[in-house]
Amino acid sequence: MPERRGPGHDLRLPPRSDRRGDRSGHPAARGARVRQAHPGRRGHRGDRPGRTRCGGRGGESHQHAARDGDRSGDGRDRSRRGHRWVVRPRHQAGRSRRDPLGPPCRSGPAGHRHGRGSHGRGRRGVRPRGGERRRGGDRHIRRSRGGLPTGRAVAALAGRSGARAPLRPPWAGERSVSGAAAGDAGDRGEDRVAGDAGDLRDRAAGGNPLVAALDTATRDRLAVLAAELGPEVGYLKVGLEAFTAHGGDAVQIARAHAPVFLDAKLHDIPATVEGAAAAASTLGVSLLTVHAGGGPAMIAAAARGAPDVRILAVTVLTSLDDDALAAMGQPPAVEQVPRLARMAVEAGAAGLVCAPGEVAAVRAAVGARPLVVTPGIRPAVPSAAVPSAAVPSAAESSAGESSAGESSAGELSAGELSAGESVGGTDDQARVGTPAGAIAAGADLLVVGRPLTRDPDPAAAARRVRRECAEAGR
Ligand SMILES: O=C(O)c1cc(=O)[nH]c(=O)n1[C@@H]1O[C@H](COP(=O)(O)O)[C@@H](O)[C@H]1O
Repeated sequence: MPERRGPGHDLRLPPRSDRRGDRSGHPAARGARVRQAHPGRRGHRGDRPGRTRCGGRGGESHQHAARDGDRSGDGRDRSRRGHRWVVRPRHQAGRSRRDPLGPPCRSGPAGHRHGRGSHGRGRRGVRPRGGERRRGGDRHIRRSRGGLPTGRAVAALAGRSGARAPLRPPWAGERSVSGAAAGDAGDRGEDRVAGDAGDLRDRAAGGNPLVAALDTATRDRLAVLAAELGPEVGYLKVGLEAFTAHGGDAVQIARAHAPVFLDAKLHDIPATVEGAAAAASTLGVSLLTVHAGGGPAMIAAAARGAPDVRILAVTVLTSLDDDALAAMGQPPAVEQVPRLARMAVEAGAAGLVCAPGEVAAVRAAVGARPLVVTPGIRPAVPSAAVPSAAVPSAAESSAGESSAGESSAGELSAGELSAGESVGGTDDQARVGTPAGAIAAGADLLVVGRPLTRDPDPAAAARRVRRECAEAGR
């Protein structure tokens, strides 16, 4: 093992296979600092889980919990021969998970922002994966209830680094307590563990079950839709179109108006998904989708990569009908969705995405705690153009019980809806339902895209959907 000696302490590189974030064997390691912990060193907290310590200058010892960038997928590997290998991947340099836009520290080594003297107490709040979770990380940065730095702390950060202060999304300060906590619930791991399910659900969406899908690749359109719909919904969803076109900027545009649900639908090998999830978490998103079809190891990797983001597993796309599934050699949705949901939750998903007609079956399969999110929503908007037989009233919808193998009263077949001149029809969605039907079946969040974005007045359309939800109790 190669060994270098720094002033007064050892500094070793681990075997190549142990380097966190070094999948290929070398390049990522250049962006990472690997240090040996010094449990015996005075004042060192290496033996205290949940704490990190960093000195201010190169050559001082640094201990960090290995987490993002750890592609070994084996947390037990962290301690070898009495040493802790500690890595900070390059993509995290200068960023704090709790303060994703935070500026890098100037005096310390890359990747360390602590705002203290070089020998002072190191940055706190970086949690070891799988280890004890601490409340109040980065305590030296005052934070609002919403988990964002307070105005004073923002100013202090800006002054300290000379960097641009992080933008404080208006929704964080302007909403009611529950609204402010919307971002909070997605950002604070403790809440996922501590709160009961109902409490968590309400805070997660600020009491608002509506998610507006901002499906556009046009930046200006994205900004307009985000501004119009942000105040009307619990989350703004940034999907593949906007994210592919504008990356993290799309998230920040949306985040200025509401908590963000990043619908990346990750589906890859576990190491890749873990890295992508870690990268997404630095953007300040609250929810992140992965495909349940990636399997338990991939879902676990996503949860590991982004422990402060709630991972939603997409069971079977709502655009697929049973014929399409059969063509792929797969069983009907009603058979596979509850099974995938259970697997995903056991693997670490915080929630599931399924069609409205499967909500009740998923709820029965996973219990009350996980979030159940449903796209494929087509409002039962009162309209003379829509035959009443094709679109049940909200009251009829909410009365229905949905279970695997049978349609809920609120579930509409694509044929029924497209036969009438519905508001937008079902487009490419195959398994659809009404807002009230989905809520009555137990959904926490309803994802609605085109019925809102195609409306000449998206905010008014969102209010109409909310009224339908309210009829079913939300
Ligand atoms: O993960 C999703 O959000 C999702 C899963 C799924 O199975 N079906 C589905 O439609 N979606 C998303 O939900 C939104 C639905 O949009 P509309 O059909 O326009 O309401 C789109 O942004 C889809 O990407």
